[in-house]
Amino acid sequence: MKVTAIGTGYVGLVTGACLAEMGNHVVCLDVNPEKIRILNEGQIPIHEPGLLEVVRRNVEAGRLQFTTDVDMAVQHGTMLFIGVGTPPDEDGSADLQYVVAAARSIGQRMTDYKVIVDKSTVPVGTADKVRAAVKEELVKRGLGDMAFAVVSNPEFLKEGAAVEDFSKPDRIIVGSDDEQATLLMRALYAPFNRTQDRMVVMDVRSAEFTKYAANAMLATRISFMNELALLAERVGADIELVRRGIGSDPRIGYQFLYAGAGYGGSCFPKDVKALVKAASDAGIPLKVLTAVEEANERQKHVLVDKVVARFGSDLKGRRFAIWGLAFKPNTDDMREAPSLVIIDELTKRGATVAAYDPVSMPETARVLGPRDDVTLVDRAEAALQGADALLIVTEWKEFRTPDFDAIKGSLKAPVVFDGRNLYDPKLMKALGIEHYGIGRGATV
Ligand SMILES: NC(=O)c1ccc[n+]([C@@H]2O[C@H](COP(=O)([O-])OP(=O)(O)OC[C@H]3O[C@@H](n4cnc5c(N)ncnc54)[C@H](O)[C@@H]3O)[C@@H](O)[C@H]2O)c1
Ligand SMILES: O=c1ccn([C@@H]2O[C@H](COP(=O)(O)OP(=O)(O)O[C@H]3O[C@H](CO)[C@@H](O)[C@H](O)[C@H]3O)[C@@H](O)[C@H]2O)c(=O)[nH]1
Repeated sequence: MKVTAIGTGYVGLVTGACLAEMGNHVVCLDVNPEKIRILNEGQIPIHEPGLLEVVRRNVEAGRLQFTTDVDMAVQHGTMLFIGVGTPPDEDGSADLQYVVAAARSIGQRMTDYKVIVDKSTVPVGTADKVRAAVKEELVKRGLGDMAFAVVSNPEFLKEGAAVEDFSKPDRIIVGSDDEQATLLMRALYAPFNRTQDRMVVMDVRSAEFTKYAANAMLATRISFMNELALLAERVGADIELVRRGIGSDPRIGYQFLYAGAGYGGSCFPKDVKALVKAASDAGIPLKVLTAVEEANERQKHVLVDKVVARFGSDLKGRRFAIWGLAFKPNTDDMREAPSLVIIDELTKRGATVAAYDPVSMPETARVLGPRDDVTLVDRAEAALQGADALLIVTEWKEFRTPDFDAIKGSLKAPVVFDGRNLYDPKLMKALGIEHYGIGRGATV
Protein backbone atom coordinates (compact mmCIF):
# COMPACT_ATOMS: atom_id res chain seq x y z
CA MET A 1 0.00 0.00 0.00
CA LYS A 2 1.06 3.60 -0.37
CA VAL A 3 1.70 5.34 2.93
CA THR A 4 2.91 8.80 3.92
CA ALA A 5 4.23 9.49 7.41
CA ILE A 6 4.03 13.18 8.31
CA GLY A 7 6.67 13.97 10.95
CA THR A 8 9.87 11.91 11.22
CA GLY A 9 10.30 11.91 15.00
CA TYR A 10 10.20 8.82 17.21
CA VAL A 11 6.69 7.91 16.13
CA GLY A 12 6.63 8.99 12.47
CA LEU A 13 9.99 7.49 11.57
CA VAL A 14 9.36 4.19 13.35
CA THR A 15 5.88 3.94 11.81
CA GLY A 16 7.20 4.71 8.33
CA ALA A 17 10.15 2.33 8.58
CA CYS A 18 8.19 -0.57 10.09
CA LEU A 19 5.39 -0.22 7.53
CA ALA A 20 7.98 -0.20 4.70
CA GLU A 21 9.43 -3.39 6.19
CA MET A 22 6.12 -5.13 5.40
CA GLY A 23 6.24 -4.17 1.72
CA ASN A 24 4.43 -0.84 1.79
CA HIS A 25 5.83 2.07 -0.18
CA VAL A 26 6.40 4.82 2.33
CA VAL A 27 7.29 8.49 2.02
CA CYS A 28 8.35 10.21 5.26
CA LEU A 29 7.82 13.96 5.30
CA ASP A 30 9.24 16.49 7.74
CA VAL A 31 9.33 20.29 7.84
CA ASN A 32 12.78 20.11 9.42
CA PRO A 33 15.26 20.00 6.50
CA GLU A 34 18.12 19.00 8.81
CA LYS A 35 16.33 15.79 9.82
CA ILE A 36 15.62 14.95 6.19
CA ARG A 37 19.24 15.65 5.24
CA ILE A 38 20.49 13.25 7.95
CA LEU A 39 18.00 10.58 6.83
CA ASN A 40 18.94 11.00 3.19
CA GLU A 41 22.59 10.55 4.14
CA GLY A 42 21.77 7.11 5.53
CA GLN A 43 21.78 8.10 9.22
CA ILE A 44 18.96 8.58 11.72
CA PRO A 45 18.56 11.68 13.89
CA ILE A 46 17.72 9.73 17.09
CA HIS A 47 19.17 6.84 19.05
CA GLU A 48 16.70 3.97 18.77
CA PRO A 49 17.93 0.35 18.87
CA GLY A 50 17.42 -1.53 15.58
CA LEU A 51 15.89 1.41 13.73
CA LEU A 52 18.89 2.30 11.55
CA GLU A 53 19.00 -1.23 10.13
CA VAL A 54 15.27 -1.20 9.22
CA VAL A 55 15.61 2.25 7.65
CA ARG A 56 18.68 1.34 5.58
CA ARG A 57 17.22 -1.98 4.42
CA ASN A 58 14.02 -0.36 3.17
CA VAL A 59 15.72 2.65 1.57
CA GLU A 60 17.92 0.21 -0.35
CA ALA A 61 14.85 -1.80 -1.37
CA GLY A 62 13.31 1.40 -2.76
CA ARG A 63 10.33 1.28 -0.39
CA LEU A 64 11.27 4.17 1.92
CA GLN A 65 12.12 7.75 1.07
CA PHE A 66 12.46 11.02 2.96
CA THR A 67 11.43 14.44 1.79
CA THR A 68 10.48 17.99 2.67
CA ASP A 69 8.36 18.14 -0.50
CA VAL A 70 4.79 18.41 0.82
CA ASP A 71 3.17 18.16 -2.64
CA MET A 72 4.91 14.90 -3.41
CA ALA A 73 4.29 13.46 0.07
CA VAL A 74 0.56 14.23 0.09
CA GLN A 75 0.16 12.97 -3.46
CA HIS A 76 1.95 9.70 -2.64
CA GLY A 77 -0.01 8.11 0.18
CA THR A 78 -3.54 6.77 0.32
CA MET A 79 -2.96 6.44 4.05
CA LEU A 80 -1.49 9.60 5.54
CA PHE A 81 -0.20 9.18 9.11
CA ILE A 82 0.08 12.36 11.16
CA GLY A 83 2.87 11.79 13.72
CA VAL A 84 3.88 15.35 14.54
CA GLY A 85 4.50 16.68 18.07
CA THR A 86 1.72 17.67 20.47
CA PRO A 87 3.74 19.52 23.14
CA PRO A 88 2.13 21.01 26.24
CA ASP A 89 0.75 24.50 25.88
CA GLU A 90 1.32 26.99 28.71
CA ASP A 91 -1.82 25.78 30.52
CA GLY A 92 -0.87 22.09 30.19
CA SER A 93 -3.29 21.33 27.36
CA ALA A 94 -1.98 19.63 24.21
CA ASP A 95 -0.86 22.16 21.61
CA LEU A 96 -2.52 21.02 18.39
CA GLN A 97 -0.99 23.61 16.05
CA TYR A 98 1.31 21.09 14.32
CA VAL A 99 -1.47 18.54 13.88
CA VAL A 100 -3.82 21.13 12.42
CA ALA A 101 -1.06 22.50 10.16
CA ALA A 102 -0.42 18.98 8.86
CA ALA A 103 -4.16 18.51 8.27
CA ARG A 104 -4.35 21.80 6.35
CA SER A 105 -1.37 20.88 4.20
CA ILE A 106 -3.26 17.71 3.23
CA GLY A 107 -6.49 19.57 2.46
CA GLN A 108 -4.58 22.07 0.34
CA ARG A 109 -3.20 19.37 -1.94
CA MET A 110 -5.17 16.11 -1.97
CA THR A 111 -6.74 15.13 -5.28
CA ASP A 112 -8.27 11.73 -4.40
CA TYR A 113 -9.61 9.68 -1.46
CA LYS A 114 -7.29 9.69 1.56
CA VAL A 115 -7.37 8.04 4.94
CA ILE A 116 -5.90 10.54 7.38
CA VAL A 117 -4.63 8.73 10.45
CA ASP A 118 -4.05 10.61 13.71
CA LYS A 119 -1.08 8.79 15.25
CA SER A 120 0.04 11.63 17.47
CA THR A 121 -1.33 11.63 21.01
CA VAL A 122 -4.26 14.01 20.79
CA PRO A 123 -7.20 14.94 23.04
CA VAL A 124 -10.70 13.69 22.48
CA GLY A 125 -12.29 15.71 19.69
CA THR A 126 -9.10 16.23 17.67
CA ALA A 127 -10.24 14.05 14.76
CA ASP A 128 -13.18 16.45 14.39
CA LYS A 129 -10.74 19.37 14.24
CA VAL A 130 -8.59 17.57 11.68
CA ARG A 131 -11.68 16.78 9.60
CA ALA A 132 -12.84 20.40 9.78
CA ALA A 133 -9.40 21.76 8.78
CA VAL A 134 -9.13 19.42 5.78
CA LYS A 135 -12.69 20.18 4.70
CA GLU A 136 -12.14 23.92 4.99
CA GLU A 137 -9.11 23.71 2.68
CA LEU A 138 -11.00 21.52 0.21
CA VAL A 139 -13.90 23.95 0.14
CA LYS A 140 -11.46 26.80 -0.58
CA ARG A 141 -10.32 24.82 -3.61
CA GLY A 142 -13.90 24.16 -4.73
CA LEU A 143 -13.49 20.45 -3.83
CA GLY A 144 -15.86 20.35 -0.86
CA ASP A 145 -17.35 17.00 -1.97
CA MET A 146 -14.06 15.11 -2.12
CA ALA A 147 -14.24 12.02 0.11
CA PHE A 148 -11.75 11.37 2.90
CA ALA A 149 -11.73 9.66 6.29
CA VAL A 150 -10.11 10.61 9.57
CA VAL A 151 -9.08 7.72 11.78
CA SER A 152 -7.56 7.66 15.26
CA ASN A 153 -4.72 5.17 15.67
CA PRO A 154 -2.78 6.10 18.81
CA GLU A 155 0.74 4.74 19.19
CA PHE A 156 1.90 2.85 22.29
CA LEU A 157 5.58 2.30 21.52
CA LYS A 158 8.20 2.95 24.22
CA GLU A 159 11.38 4.78 23.36
CA GLY A 160 14.38 2.48 23.48
CA ALA A 161 12.17 -0.42 22.33
CA ALA A 162 10.25 1.38 19.61
CA VAL A 163 10.86 -1.00 16.68
CA GLU A 164 10.10 -4.05 18.82
CA ASP A 165 6.95 -2.45 20.28
CA PHE A 166 5.66 -1.32 16.87
CA SER A 167 6.39 -4.67 15.26
CA LYS A 168 4.85 -6.76 18.06
CA PRO A 169 2.08 -4.58 19.44
CA ASP A 170 0.04 -5.61 22.49
CA ARG A 171 -2.91 -3.98 20.80
CA ILE A 172 -3.69 -1.88 17.76
CA ILE A 173 -6.35 0.68 18.55
CA VAL A 174 -8.34 1.95 15.60
CA GLY A 175 -11.00 4.59 16.07
CA SER A 176 -13.03 4.84 12.90
CA ASP A 177 -16.55 5.46 11.72
CA ASP A 178 -15.71 4.85 8.06
CA GLU A 179 -15.97 1.25 6.83
CA GLN A 180 -13.58 1.61 3.93
CA ALA A 181 -10.97 3.24 6.17
CA THR A 182 -11.34 0.46 8.75
CA LEU A 183 -10.79 -2.16 6.03
CA LEU A 184 -7.65 -0.38 4.83
CA MET A 185 -6.34 -0.14 8.41
CA ARG A 186 -6.98 -3.86 8.89
CA ALA A 187 -5.06 -4.65 5.71
CA LEU A 188 -2.18 -2.37 6.62
CA TYR A 189 -1.80 -3.84 10.10
CA ALA A 190 -2.48 -7.48 9.09
CA PRO A 191 1.25 -8.43 9.15
CA PHE A 192 1.53 -7.17 12.76
CA ASN A 193 -1.67 -8.90 13.76
CA ARG A 194 -1.23 -12.48 12.59
CA THR A 195 -0.92 -14.72 15.64
CA GLN A 196 -3.85 -13.24 17.50
CA ASP A 197 -6.31 -10.52 16.55
CA ARG A 198 -4.99 -7.59 18.54
CA MET A 199 -6.87 -4.93 16.64
CA VAL A 200 -9.53 -3.20 18.70
CA VAL A 201 -11.85 -1.14 16.54
CA MET A 202 -13.95 1.48 18.28
CA ASP A 203 -15.40 4.93 17.81
CA VAL A 204 -12.93 7.75 17.26
CA ARG A 205 -13.41 9.50 20.61
CA SER A 206 -12.91 6.33 22.62
CA ALA A 207 -9.71 5.62 20.67
CA GLU A 208 -8.36 9.10 21.39
CA PHE A 209 -9.24 8.67 25.06
CA THR A 210 -7.65 5.19 25.26
CA LYS A 211 -4.17 6.60 24.65
CA TYR A 212 -4.41 9.08 27.54
CA ALA A 213 -6.01 6.48 29.80
CA ALA A 214 -3.12 4.06 29.18
CA ASN A 215 -0.40 6.60 29.95
CA ALA A 216 -2.32 7.94 32.94
CA MET A 217 -2.67 4.42 34.36
CA LEU A 218 1.05 3.69 33.93
CA ALA A 219 2.08 7.03 35.44
CA THR A 220 -0.27 6.34 38.36
CA ARG A 221 1.44 3.02 39.10
CA ILE A 222 4.83 4.72 39.18
CA SER A 223 3.76 7.61 41.43
CA PHE A 224 1.91 5.17 43.69
CA MET A 225 5.08 3.11 44.14
CA ASN A 226 7.20 6.23 44.60
CA GLU A 227 4.92 7.40 47.41
CA LEU A 228 4.94 3.96 49.02
CA ALA A 229 8.75 4.06 48.76
CA LEU A 230 8.85 7.23 50.87
CA LEU A 231 6.69 5.54 53.47
CA ALA A 232 8.67 2.28 53.33
CA GLU A 233 11.83 4.16 54.21
CA ARG A 234 10.14 5.87 57.14
CA VAL A 235 8.73 2.64 58.61
CA GLY A 236 11.74 0.44 57.89
CA ALA A 237 10.44 -1.66 54.98
CA ASP A 238 12.17 -2.35 51.65
CA ILE A 239 10.11 -1.25 48.62
CA GLU A 240 11.96 -3.73 46.38
CA LEU A 241 10.72 -6.66 48.47
CA VAL A 242 7.26 -5.11 48.60
CA ARG A 243 7.33 -4.75 44.79
CA ARG A 244 8.05 -8.44 44.37
CA GLY A 245 5.45 -9.31 46.95
CA ILE A 246 2.63 -7.44 45.25
CA GLY A 247 3.74 -8.05 41.65
CA SER A 248 3.20 -11.78 42.07
CA ASP A 249 -0.56 -11.10 42.11
CA PRO A 250 -1.52 -11.34 38.41
CA ARG A 251 -4.11 -8.62 38.97
CA ILE A 252 -1.21 -6.29 39.79
CA GLY A 253 1.66 -7.77 37.76
CA TYR A 254 5.36 -6.96 37.94
CA GLN A 255 5.69 -4.32 35.26
CA PHE A 256 5.90 -0.59 35.92
CA LEU A 257 6.23 -0.93 39.68
CA TYR A 258 9.75 0.41 40.01
CA ALA A 259 10.27 3.25 42.45
CA GLY A 260 12.92 5.65 41.23
CA ALA A 261 13.91 9.22 40.57
CA GLY A 262 10.52 10.08 39.04
CA TYR A 263 9.09 9.50 35.58
CA GLY A 264 10.22 11.68 32.70
CA GLY A 265 10.20 11.56 28.93
CA SER A 266 8.15 13.19 26.22
CA CYS A 267 4.92 11.40 27.07
CA PHE A 268 3.92 10.74 30.71
CA PRO A 269 4.53 14.28 32.03
CA LYS A 270 2.80 15.99 29.11
CA ASP A 271 -0.04 13.50 28.72
CA VAL A 272 -0.88 13.48 32.43
CA LYS A 273 -0.96 17.29 32.39
CA ALA A 274 -3.11 17.35 29.25
CA LEU A 275 -5.65 14.89 30.66
CA VAL A 276 -5.84 16.77 33.97
CA LYS A 277 -6.46 20.02 32.07
CA ALA A 278 -9.02 18.51 29.67
CA ALA A 279 -10.88 16.96 32.61
CA SER A 280 -10.94 20.18 34.56
CA ASP A 281 -12.21 22.04 31.46
CA ALA A 282 -14.94 19.40 31.17
CA GLY A 283 -15.95 19.99 34.80
CA ILE A 284 -14.71 16.58 36.02
CA PRO A 285 -11.52 17.31 38.00
CA LEU A 286 -9.35 14.18 38.20
CA LYS A 287 -8.16 14.09 41.81
CA VAL A 288 -6.10 10.91 41.53
CA LEU A 289 -4.25 12.06 38.43
CA THR A 290 -3.59 15.52 39.86
CA ALA A 291 -1.89 13.81 42.80
CA VAL A 292 0.07 11.56 40.42
CA GLU A 293 1.67 14.61 38.86
CA GLU A 294 2.35 16.29 42.22
CA ALA A 295 3.95 13.13 43.56
CA ASN A 296 6.19 12.91 40.49
CA GLU A 297 7.36 16.51 40.85
CA ARG A 298 8.33 15.76 44.45
CA GLN A 299 10.01 12.50 43.44
CA LYS A 300 12.43 14.22 41.07
CA HIS A 301 13.89 15.96 44.17
CA VAL A 302 14.17 12.89 46.39
CA LEU A 303 17.73 11.99 45.39
CA VAL A 304 19.00 15.52 46.04
CA ASP A 305 17.09 15.57 49.37
CA LYS A 306 19.18 12.56 50.35
CA VAL A 307 22.38 14.29 49.22
CA VAL A 308 21.46 17.33 51.31
CA ALA A 309 20.64 15.16 54.34
CA ARG A 310 24.09 13.58 54.02
CA PHE A 311 26.26 16.58 53.04
CA GLY A 312 24.23 19.62 54.18
CA SER A 313 22.41 22.15 52.02
CA ASP A 314 25.53 24.16 51.20
CA LEU A 315 27.28 22.06 48.57
CA LYS A 316 29.99 24.60 47.62
CA GLY A 317 33.25 22.85 46.87
CA ARG A 318 31.50 19.48 46.51
CA ARG A 319 31.64 17.48 43.31
CA PHE A 320 29.17 14.78 42.37
CA ALA A 321 29.40 12.05 39.77
CA ILE A 322 26.20 11.28 37.85
CA TRP A 323 25.70 8.06 35.93
CA GLY A 324 22.80 8.22 33.48
CA LEU A 325 21.29 11.35 31.95
CA ALA A 326 18.64 10.18 29.46
CA PHE A 327 15.12 9.92 30.91
CA LYS A 328 15.39 6.12 30.58
CA PRO A 329 17.93 3.63 29.20
CA ASN A 330 18.40 2.91 25.46
CA THR A 331 17.48 6.39 24.29
CA ASP A 332 19.24 9.72 23.93
CA ASP A 333 16.01 11.58 24.64
CA MET A 334 16.43 14.19 27.39
CA ARG A 335 12.87 15.53 27.37
CA GLU A 336 11.72 15.95 31.01
CA ALA A 337 14.67 13.87 32.19
CA PRO A 338 14.92 13.77 36.02
CA SER A 339 18.70 14.19 35.61
CA LEU A 340 18.13 17.80 34.52
CA VAL A 341 16.30 18.60 37.77
CA ILE A 342 19.01 16.84 39.78
CA ILE A 343 21.83 18.73 38.02
CA ASP A 344 19.95 21.97 38.56
CA GLU A 345 19.36 21.29 42.29
CA LEU A 346 22.98 20.28 42.93
CA THR A 347 24.58 23.16 41.04
CA LYS A 348 22.30 25.81 42.50
CA ARG A 349 23.60 24.74 45.93
CA GLY A 350 27.14 25.36 44.70
CA ALA A 351 28.21 21.84 43.70
CA THR A 352 29.88 20.84 40.45
CA VAL A 353 28.88 17.76 38.50
CA ALA A 354 30.78 15.25 36.37
CA ALA A 355 28.28 13.27 34.34
CA TYR A 356 28.35 10.28 32.03
CA ASP A 357 25.72 8.64 29.84
CA PRO A 358 26.40 5.97 27.21
CA VAL A 359 24.49 7.78 24.42
CA SER A 360 22.84 11.01 25.49
CA MET A 361 25.84 13.25 26.14
CA PRO A 362 25.64 15.16 22.83
CA GLU A 363 21.94 15.73 23.48
CA THR A 364 22.69 16.74 27.11
CA ALA A 365 25.33 19.20 25.91
CA ARG A 366 22.79 20.67 23.49
CA VAL A 367 20.10 20.97 26.17
CA LEU A 368 22.35 22.33 28.94
CA GLY A 369 24.46 24.62 26.75
CA PRO A 370 27.99 25.59 27.82
CA ARG A 371 28.36 25.28 31.62
CA ASP A 372 31.33 25.68 33.95
CA ASP A 373 29.68 23.67 36.71
CA VAL A 374 28.90 20.54 34.63
CA THR A 375 31.53 18.39 32.94
CA LEU A 376 30.47 15.61 30.60
CA VAL A 377 33.01 12.78 30.62
CA ASP A 378 33.37 9.95 28.14
CA ARG A 379 33.65 7.01 30.55
CA ALA A 380 31.69 6.08 33.67
CA GLU A 381 34.87 5.70 35.75
CA ALA A 382 36.12 9.15 34.74
CA ALA A 383 33.10 10.77 36.41
CA LEU A 384 34.08 9.25 39.76
CA GLN A 385 37.54 10.80 40.05
CA GLY A 386 37.65 12.99 43.17
CA ALA A 387 33.86 13.15 43.50
CA ASP A 388 32.19 13.25 46.93
CA ALA A 389 29.53 10.74 45.88
CA LEU A 390 28.01 8.91 42.93
CA LEU A 391 24.37 9.46 41.93
CA ILE A 392 22.73 6.86 39.68
CA VAL A 393 19.88 8.42 37.73
CA THR A 394 19.28 6.12 34.72
CA GLU A 395 19.50 2.33 34.88
CA TRP A 396 21.68 1.61 31.84
CA LYS A 397 22.83 -2.02 31.80
CA GLU A 398 26.49 -1.07 32.08
CA PHE A 399 25.84 0.41 35.55
CA ARG A 400 24.30 -2.79 36.93
CA THR A 401 27.47 -4.64 37.93
CA PRO A 402 30.25 -2.06 37.89
CA ASP A 403 33.73 -2.39 39.36
CA PHE A 404 32.80 -1.60 42.95
CA ASP A 405 36.48 -1.42 43.96
CA ALA A 406 36.99 1.31 41.35
CA ILE A 407 34.01 3.19 42.78
CA LYS A 408 35.51 2.94 46.27
CA GLY A 409 38.97 3.84 45.08
CA SER A 410 37.98 6.84 42.96
CA LEU A 411 35.41 8.61 45.13
CA LYS A 412 36.65 10.74 48.05
CA ALA A 413 34.55 8.49 50.28
CA PRO A 414 32.47 5.55 49.07
CA VAL A 415 28.98 7.07 48.98
CA VAL A 416 26.37 6.02 46.39
CA PHE A 417 22.89 7.51 45.92
CA ASP A 418 21.14 4.81 43.94
CA GLY A 419 18.16 6.47 42.24
CA ARG A 420 17.12 3.26 40.45
CA ASN A 421 17.72 0.67 43.19
CA LEU A 422 20.36 -1.12 41.13
CA TYR A 423 22.46 -2.40 44.01
CA ASP A 424 21.67 -4.81 46.82
CA PRO A 425 22.00 -2.92 50.12
CA LYS A 426 23.42 -6.04 51.81
CA LEU A 427 26.17 -6.28 49.19
CA MET A 428 26.91 -2.59 49.60
CA LYS A 429 27.27 -3.06 53.35
CA ALA A 430 29.59 -6.01 52.83
CA LEU A 431 31.71 -3.93 50.41
CA GLY A 432 31.83 -0.98 52.79
CA ILE A 433 29.91 1.35 50.48
CA GLU A 434 27.52 3.86 52.02
CA HIS A 435 24.38 3.28 49.98
CA TYR A 436 21.16 5.26 49.76
CA GLY A 437 18.45 3.60 47.68
CA ILE A 438 14.87 4.66 47.03
CA GLY A 439 12.41 3.25 49.54
CA ARG A 440 14.85 0.90 51.20
CA GLY A 441 16.66 3.00 53.78
CA ALA A 442 20.35 3.70 53.95
CA THR A 443 23.20 1.25 54.40
CA VAL A 444 25.86 3.17 56.28
N1 LIG B 1 8.06 9.54 21.57
C1 LIG B 1 7.30 8.51 21.89
O1 LIG B 1 7.76 7.52 22.47
C2 LIG B 1 5.84 8.51 21.57
C3 LIG B 1 5.11 7.32 21.68
C4 LIG B 1 3.74 7.32 21.39
C5 LIG B 1 3.11 8.50 21.00
N2 LIG B 1 3.85 9.64 20.90
C6 LIG B 1 3.16 10.84 20.42
O2 LIG B 1 3.45 10.98 19.02
C7 LIG B 1 3.59 12.36 18.66
C8 LIG B 1 4.97 12.60 18.08
O3 LIG B 1 5.93 12.35 19.08
P1 LIG B 1 7.48 12.23 18.74
O4 LIG B 1 8.20 11.92 20.00
O5 LIG B 1 7.66 11.36 17.57
O6 LIG B 1 7.77 13.76 18.30
P2 LIG B 1 9.11 14.41 17.74
O7 LIG B 1 9.18 15.76 18.30
O8 LIG B 1 10.26 13.47 17.92
O9 LIG B 1 8.83 14.50 16.15
C9 LIG B 1 7.83 15.27 15.56
C10 LIG B 1 8.30 15.65 14.16
O10 LIG B 1 7.23 16.27 13.43
C11 LIG B 1 7.80 17.26 12.59
N3 LIG B 1 6.73 18.17 12.13
C12 LIG B 1 6.08 19.13 12.83
N4 LIG B 1 5.13 19.71 12.06
C13 LIG B 1 5.16 19.10 10.86
C14 LIG B 1 4.42 19.24 9.65
N5 LIG B 1 3.43 20.12 9.54
N6 LIG B 1 4.73 18.44 8.59
C15 LIG B 1 5.73 17.55 8.70
N7 LIG B 1 6.46 17.35 9.82
C16 LIG B 1 6.19 18.12 10.89
C17 LIG B 1 8.87 17.89 13.45
O11 LIG B 1 9.81 18.60 12.67
C18 LIG B 1 9.46 16.64 14.13
O12 LIG B 1 10.53 16.10 13.38
C19 LIG B 1 3.28 13.13 19.95
O13 LIG B 1 1.91 13.42 19.98
C20 LIG B 1 3.62 12.13 21.05
O14 LIG B 1 2.90 12.39 22.23
C21 LIG B 1 5.18 9.68 21.15
O1 LIG C 1 8.47 1.04 36.82
C1 LIG C 1 8.80 2.08 36.22
C2 LIG C 1 8.70 2.23 34.81
C3 LIG C 1 9.07 3.45 34.23
N1 LIG C 1 9.55 4.45 35.01
C4 LIG C 1 9.89 5.74 34.38
O2 LIG C 1 8.81 6.16 33.56
C5 LIG C 1 9.29 6.94 32.47
C6 LIG C 1 8.68 6.46 31.17
O3 LIG C 1 9.19 5.20 30.85
P1 LIG C 1 8.62 4.32 29.64
O4 LIG C 1 7.16 4.22 29.77
O5 LIG C 1 9.37 3.06 29.60
O6 LIG C 1 9.06 5.19 28.36
P2 LIG C 1 8.27 6.07 27.26
O7 LIG C 1 9.08 5.94 26.03
O8 LIG C 1 8.02 7.43 27.82
O9 LIG C 1 6.88 5.32 26.97
C7 LIG C 1 5.64 5.73 27.54
O10 LIG C 1 5.07 6.80 26.81
C8 LIG C 1 4.87 6.50 25.39
C9 LIG C 1 4.39 7.78 24.73
O11 LIG C 1 3.04 8.01 24.93
C10 LIG C 1 3.87 5.36 25.27
O12 LIG C 1 3.65 5.08 23.89
C11 LIG C 1 4.41 4.13 26.00
O13 LIG C 1 3.46 3.08 25.94
C12 LIG C 1 4.68 4.52 27.47
O14 LIG C 1 5.26 3.42 28.18
C13 LIG C 1 10.81 6.85 32.53
O15 LIG C 1 11.32 8.04 33.09
C14 LIG C 1 11.07 5.67 33.43
O16 LIG C 1 12.29 5.78 34.13
C15 LIG C 1 9.65 4.32 36.39
O17 LIG C 1 10.07 5.24 37.10
N2 LIG C 1 9.27 3.12 36.96
